[in-house]
Amino acid sequence: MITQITRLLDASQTRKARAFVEQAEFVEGKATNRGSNIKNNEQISENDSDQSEIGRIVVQALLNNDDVLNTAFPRGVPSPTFSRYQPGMYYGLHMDEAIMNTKPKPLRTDLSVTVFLSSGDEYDGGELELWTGTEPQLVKLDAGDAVIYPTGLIHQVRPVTRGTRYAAVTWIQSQIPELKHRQVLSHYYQLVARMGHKADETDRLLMESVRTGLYRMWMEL
Ligand SMILES: O=C(O)CCC(=O)C(=O)O
Ligand SMILES: [Fe+2]
Repeated sequence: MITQITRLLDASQTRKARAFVEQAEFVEGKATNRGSNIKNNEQISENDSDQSEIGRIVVQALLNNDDVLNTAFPRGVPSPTFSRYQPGMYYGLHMDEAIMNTKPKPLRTDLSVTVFLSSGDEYDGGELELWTGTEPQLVKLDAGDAVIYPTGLIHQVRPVTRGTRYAAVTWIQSQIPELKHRQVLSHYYQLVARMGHKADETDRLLMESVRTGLYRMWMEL
Protein backbone atom coordinates (compact mmCIF):
# COMPACT_ATOMS: atom_id res chain seq x y z
CA MET A 1 0.00 0.00 0.00
CA ILE A 2 1.44 3.35 -1.10
CA THR A 3 -0.08 6.48 0.39
CA GLN A 4 0.33 9.83 -1.36
CA ILE A 5 -0.54 12.86 0.70
CA THR A 6 -1.26 16.13 -1.05
CA ARG A 7 -0.21 19.14 1.06
CA LEU A 8 1.12 17.27 4.07
CA LEU A 9 2.80 20.63 4.80
CA ASP A 10 0.65 23.73 4.40
CA ALA A 11 1.90 26.68 2.35
CA SER A 12 3.63 28.41 5.26
CA GLN A 13 5.29 25.20 6.53
CA THR A 14 6.47 24.42 2.99
CA ARG A 15 7.91 27.96 2.63
CA LYS A 16 9.68 27.65 5.99
CA ALA A 17 11.19 24.24 5.19
CA ARG A 18 12.21 25.43 1.75
CA ALA A 19 13.85 28.61 3.08
CA PHE A 20 15.73 26.44 5.58
CA VAL A 21 17.14 24.00 3.00
CA GLU A 22 18.04 26.81 0.61
CA GLN A 23 20.37 28.46 3.12
CA ALA A 24 21.65 25.30 4.89
CA GLU A 25 25.11 23.84 4.47
CA PHE A 26 25.09 20.41 2.85
CA VAL A 27 27.70 17.65 3.10
CA GLU A 28 28.13 14.51 1.02
CA GLY A 29 25.31 12.04 1.72
CA LYS A 30 27.84 9.21 1.83
CA ALA A 31 28.76 10.50 5.31
CA THR A 32 25.81 8.52 6.74
CA ASN A 33 26.31 5.48 4.51
CA ARG A 34 30.06 4.92 4.26
CA GLY A 35 31.35 2.57 1.62
CA SER A 36 28.18 3.10 -0.38
CA ASN A 37 28.85 3.65 -4.05
CA ILE A 38 25.17 3.99 -4.88
CA LYS A 39 24.51 7.06 -2.73
CA ASN A 40 25.45 10.23 -4.53
CA ASN A 41 23.49 13.03 -2.93
CA GLU A 42 23.96 15.71 -0.28
CA GLN A 43 22.55 16.00 3.23
CA ILE A 44 22.48 18.70 5.85
CA SER A 45 25.19 18.19 8.43
CA GLU A 46 23.92 16.53 11.61
CA ASN A 47 25.30 19.50 13.59
CA ASP A 48 22.97 22.03 11.98
CA SER A 49 21.04 23.47 14.93
CA ASP A 50 17.97 24.58 12.90
CA GLN A 51 17.50 21.13 11.47
CA SER A 52 15.67 19.76 14.50
CA GLU A 53 13.18 22.68 14.54
CA ILE A 54 12.20 22.15 10.89
CA GLY A 55 12.32 18.40 11.50
CA ARG A 56 9.76 18.79 14.30
CA ILE A 57 7.39 20.62 11.92
CA VAL A 58 7.59 17.70 9.48
CA VAL A 59 7.11 15.06 12.20
CA GLN A 60 4.15 16.97 13.71
CA ALA A 61 2.55 17.35 10.26
CA LEU A 62 2.80 13.56 9.82
CA LEU A 63 1.35 12.88 13.27
CA ASN A 64 -1.54 15.36 12.72
CA ASN A 65 -2.57 13.98 9.34
CA ASP A 66 -5.64 11.68 9.24
CA ASP A 67 -4.42 9.78 6.18
CA VAL A 68 -1.12 9.06 7.96
CA LEU A 69 -2.89 8.03 11.16
CA ASN A 70 -5.36 5.76 9.33
CA THR A 71 -2.90 4.05 7.00
CA ALA A 72 0.42 4.04 8.90
CA PHE A 73 -0.70 3.88 12.59
CA PRO A 74 2.55 5.57 13.70
CA ARG A 75 4.23 4.62 16.95
CA GLY A 76 7.51 6.47 16.31
CA VAL A 77 8.82 8.88 13.70
CA PRO A 78 12.47 9.96 13.86
CA SER A 79 13.53 13.47 12.91
CA PRO A 80 13.96 13.59 9.11
CA THR A 81 17.11 13.89 7.06
CA PHE A 82 17.09 16.75 4.55
CA SER A 83 18.64 15.95 1.19
CA ARG A 84 19.65 17.83 -1.94
CA TYR A 85 20.21 16.37 -5.41
CA GLN A 86 21.88 18.55 -8.01
CA PRO A 87 22.38 17.56 -11.67
CA GLY A 88 24.16 14.19 -11.88
CA MET A 89 23.17 13.18 -8.33
CA TYR A 90 21.13 10.08 -7.52
CA TYR A 91 20.58 7.39 -4.90
CA GLY A 92 20.77 4.03 -6.70
CA LEU A 93 18.67 0.92 -6.08
CA HIS A 94 18.74 -0.05 -2.42
CA MET A 95 16.86 -1.37 0.57
CA ASP A 96 16.55 0.79 3.70
CA GLU A 97 17.93 -0.46 7.01
CA ALA A 98 15.49 -2.44 9.21
CA ILE A 99 16.41 -0.70 12.46
CA MET A 100 17.31 2.95 13.07
CA ASN A 101 19.52 3.63 16.06
CA THR A 102 17.43 6.54 17.31
CA LYS A 103 17.49 7.81 20.91
CA PRO A 104 16.12 6.98 23.43
CA LYS A 105 14.92 3.77 21.74
CA PRO A 106 15.89 2.18 18.42
CA LEU A 107 13.08 2.17 15.90
CA ARG A 108 11.96 -0.51 13.43
CA THR A 109 11.42 0.93 9.96
CA ASP A 110 8.00 -0.30 8.81
CA LEU A 111 7.33 2.59 6.42
CA SER A 112 9.53 5.03 4.51
CA VAL A 113 8.50 8.64 3.95
CA THR A 114 9.59 11.25 1.42
CA VAL A 115 8.32 14.80 1.87
CA PHE A 116 9.00 16.69 -1.34
CA LEU A 117 10.39 20.21 -0.86
CA SER A 118 10.79 21.02 -4.57
CA SER A 119 7.99 20.98 -7.11
CA GLY A 120 8.15 18.60 -10.06
CA ASP A 121 8.70 21.42 -12.57
CA GLU A 122 11.82 22.66 -10.77
CA TYR A 123 13.92 19.65 -11.81
CA ASP A 124 14.12 16.88 -14.41
CA GLY A 125 14.72 13.26 -13.42
CA GLY A 126 14.93 12.68 -9.67
CA GLU A 127 11.84 10.44 -9.58
CA LEU A 128 11.48 8.15 -6.60
CA GLU A 129 11.25 4.71 -8.25
CA LEU A 130 9.49 2.01 -6.22
CA TRP A 131 9.62 -1.66 -7.14
CA THR A 132 6.04 -2.62 -6.43
CA GLY A 133 5.49 -5.37 -9.01
CA THR A 134 6.54 -6.07 -12.57
CA GLU A 135 6.70 -2.36 -13.48
CA PRO A 136 8.47 0.17 -11.28
CA GLN A 137 6.25 2.96 -9.98
CA LEU A 138 7.60 6.51 -10.37
CA VAL A 139 6.71 9.13 -7.78
CA LYS A 140 7.34 12.85 -8.21
CA LEU A 141 5.08 15.16 -6.24
CA ASP A 142 4.79 18.87 -5.52
CA ALA A 143 6.53 20.75 -2.72
CA GLY A 144 4.77 19.99 0.58
CA ASP A 145 3.38 16.65 -0.66
CA ALA A 146 4.50 13.30 0.74
CA VAL A 147 4.61 9.64 -0.18
CA ILE A 148 4.64 6.78 2.35
CA TYR A 149 5.63 3.28 1.21
CA PRO A 150 6.51 -0.01 2.88
CA THR A 151 10.20 0.02 3.79
CA GLY A 152 10.62 -3.48 2.36
CA LEU A 153 10.34 -2.16 -1.22
CA ILE A 154 13.48 -1.92 -3.34
CA HIS A 155 13.73 1.69 -4.49
CA GLN A 156 15.95 4.43 -5.87
CA VAL A 157 16.08 8.13 -6.64
CA ARG A 158 16.78 8.43 -10.36
CA PRO A 159 19.52 10.84 -11.46
CA VAL A 160 18.57 14.52 -11.53
CA THR A 161 19.41 15.99 -14.94
CA ARG A 162 18.33 19.63 -14.39
CA GLY A 163 17.59 21.82 -11.37
CA THR A 164 17.63 20.86 -7.71
CA ARG A 165 15.56 18.27 -5.84
CA TYR A 166 15.12 18.99 -2.11
CA ALA A 167 13.38 16.46 0.13
CA ALA A 168 12.94 15.45 3.75
CA VAL A 169 13.21 11.70 4.34
CA THR A 170 12.14 9.75 7.39
CA TRP A 171 10.64 6.45 8.57
CA ILE A 172 7.66 5.29 10.61
CA GLN A 173 7.52 2.49 13.14
CA SER A 174 3.91 1.35 13.05
CA GLN A 175 1.76 0.12 15.91
CA ILE A 176 0.57 -2.47 13.37
CA PRO A 177 3.72 -4.21 12.13
CA GLU A 178 2.02 -6.39 9.49
CA LEU A 179 1.33 -4.70 6.14
CA LYS A 180 -1.82 -6.76 5.42
CA HIS A 181 -3.25 -5.84 8.81
CA ARG A 182 -2.67 -2.13 8.15
CA GLN A 183 -4.41 -2.54 4.82
CA VAL A 184 -7.52 -4.13 6.38
CA LEU A 185 -7.68 -1.47 9.10
CA SER A 186 -7.29 1.38 6.65
CA HIS A 187 -10.14 -0.10 4.55
CA TYR A 188 -12.19 -0.29 7.74
CA TYR A 189 -11.61 3.46 8.32
CA GLN A 190 -12.50 4.23 4.69
CA LEU A 191 -15.70 2.23 5.07
CA VAL A 192 -16.64 4.10 8.25
CA ALA A 193 -15.94 7.43 6.52
CA ARG A 194 -18.21 6.45 3.60
CA MET A 195 -21.04 4.72 5.49
CA GLY A 196 -20.72 5.82 9.12
CA HIS A 197 -23.31 8.60 8.80
CA LYS A 198 -25.96 6.00 7.90
CA ALA A 199 -25.21 3.85 10.95
CA ASP A 200 -27.78 3.44 13.72
CA GLU A 201 -26.87 2.73 17.33
CA THR A 202 -26.52 -1.04 16.84
CA ASP A 203 -24.43 -0.58 13.68
CA ARG A 204 -22.14 1.74 15.63
CA LEU A 205 -21.72 -0.80 18.42
CA LEU A 206 -20.86 -3.51 15.90
CA MET A 207 -18.38 -1.17 14.16
CA GLU A 208 -16.69 -0.46 17.49
CA SER A 209 -16.58 -4.18 18.20
CA VAL A 210 -14.82 -4.82 14.86
CA ARG A 211 -12.34 -1.96 15.36
CA THR A 212 -11.38 -2.80 18.94
CA GLY A 213 -11.24 -6.53 18.12
CA LEU A 214 -8.82 -5.93 15.24
CA TYR A 215 -6.70 -3.60 17.39
CA ARG A 216 -6.52 -6.23 20.14
CA MET A 217 -5.38 -8.85 17.66
CA TRP A 218 -2.92 -6.78 15.68
CA MET A 219 -1.66 -3.83 17.69
CA GLU A 220 1.80 -3.98 19.19
CA LEU A 221 2.28 -2.00 22.37
O1 LIG B 1 14.68 11.06 -1.45
C1 LIG B 1 13.93 10.11 -1.53
O2 LIG B 1 12.82 10.19 -2.09
C2 LIG B 1 14.31 8.75 -0.93
C3 LIG B 1 15.68 8.69 -0.37
C4 LIG B 1 16.03 7.31 0.11
O3 LIG B 1 15.71 6.33 -0.51
C5 LIG B 1 16.74 7.12 1.39
O4 LIG B 1 17.17 8.11 2.00
O5 LIG B 1 16.89 5.97 1.82
FE1 LIG C 1 15.89 4.62 0.74
